[in-house]
Amino acid sequence: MVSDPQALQPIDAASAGRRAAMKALVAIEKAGLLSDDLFDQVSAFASLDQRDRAFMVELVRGVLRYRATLDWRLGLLSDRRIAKLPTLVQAVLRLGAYQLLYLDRVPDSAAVNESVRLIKQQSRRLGRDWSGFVNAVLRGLLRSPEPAWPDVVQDPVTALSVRYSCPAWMVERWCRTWGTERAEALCRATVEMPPLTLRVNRLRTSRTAFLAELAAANVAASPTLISEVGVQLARATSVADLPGYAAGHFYVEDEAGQLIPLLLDVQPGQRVLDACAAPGGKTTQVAALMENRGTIVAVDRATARLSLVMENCRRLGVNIVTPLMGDMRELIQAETASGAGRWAVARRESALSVPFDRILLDAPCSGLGVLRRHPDGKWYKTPESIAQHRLVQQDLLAETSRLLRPGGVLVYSTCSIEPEETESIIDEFCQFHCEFQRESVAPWLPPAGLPFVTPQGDLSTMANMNRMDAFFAARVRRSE
Ligand SMILES: C[S@@+](CC[C@H](N)C(=O)[O-])C[C@H]1O[C@@H](n2cnc3c(N)ncnc32)[C@H](O)[C@@H]1O
Repeated sequence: MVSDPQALQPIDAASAGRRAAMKALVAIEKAGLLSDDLFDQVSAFASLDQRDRAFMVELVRGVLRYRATLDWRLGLLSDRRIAKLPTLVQAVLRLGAYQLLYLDRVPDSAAVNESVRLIKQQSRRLGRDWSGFVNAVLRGLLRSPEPAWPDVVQDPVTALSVRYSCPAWMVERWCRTWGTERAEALCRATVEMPPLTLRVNRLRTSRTAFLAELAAANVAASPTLISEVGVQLARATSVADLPGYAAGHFYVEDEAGQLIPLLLDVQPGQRVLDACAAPGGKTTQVAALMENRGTIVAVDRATARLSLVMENCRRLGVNIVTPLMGDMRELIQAETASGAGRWAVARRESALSVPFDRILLDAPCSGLGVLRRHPDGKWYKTPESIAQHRLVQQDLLAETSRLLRPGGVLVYSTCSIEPEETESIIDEFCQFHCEFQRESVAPWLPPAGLPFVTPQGDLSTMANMNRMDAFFAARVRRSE
């Protein structure tokens, strides 16, 4: 595991990063989620420099990605159940094990010694010294050969859960829905590092020109195979330092996400509603497809996230977006109530009062299709959260569809492929709203996207987990 000793130097010295990672893991465990600003808060509190912060983030995300696997390996060497240990001890053991098993550039001795030192410093807080225990378990891990994985045929749920670090309920659900082989592909995807993918902003440049700009700056990149406006970088890097960032030449977005706006078939001059818009990835792509002509009303209920939409619009040169803050359902109900009153004719036109040619409903969802980007989600999402999201999705679809003009098109999308949040939402919607017909998305995809069209005519990128996130999208049209 030991590589170039010079490269190791800064990491060996990174005890501040380890300590901050321990604190972050304990905070996540307490809160039950990784909040957007946790890394900022912890690094400000610990006065971390850039390098230590990056190390902390890598450690925390790594532990979250591999938590079940780490616990299984540690559990084989401990006489106590890992889940029953004090949270601080769990955090330090997982951090140590993650460095030993997955971080080649950290010397084994540093991983063990720093973990022992870290837990010793917590003795007063814990009411006892756990350093002997941590030392014994981590040294055991270092000495013991890799154990045989549990057998997939005999017990697929345990086997996939341990091997790909997924909660048992999720594995059980995927095995039941898709069968063991596809469930394994889904589980494997959660431990893969996603590529860094950019969408070229066609309002400012072309993909060919942008690739040349990257090449001139010695940034290795290649065109994406399915999206015709995507670029994949060979290595992760700080996005703001890439050429063309300030000039708005690109937006960071997975290839699957780049396919969704195409399904709207927008035209310059149209009136479009983006019902759940923040942070604006799809809004800004729709604007580019409209050649920055027409109107997009971008709604989101989160104020801070809605300001991101406008920030992104500014950077990318999009100037046809009207932001509207609020819960889409309440906004529509208020609109309908005011429209039904006796002063309706005289009332002031609102952003929602004229029907839309196109509506995008990129609905809030369980996000189980993007766990490789948000590994913390493996541990705080529950089966109940899928059911809760379904109710909101049904409501949002029923409400927003009322704003579509006859002959208009609505695209419903999620970054989840769970049937309850995807095709069954559309099946049920079409069943109870016979003025809407489901249409195939095939005509609007680039040729390389056609293999991802389902028998119902929807888009599902699950079959290609290795390169793209798992997204779902369906298209419905309102009768003339
Ligand atoms: C999947 S994200 C949208 C991503 C966005 N379309 C993009 O491509 O960048 C879902 C968004 O819906 C917003 N949201 C959730 N429930 C909402 C509601 N009832 N009304 C309006 N926005 C909502 C969330 O704040 C979140 O920003």
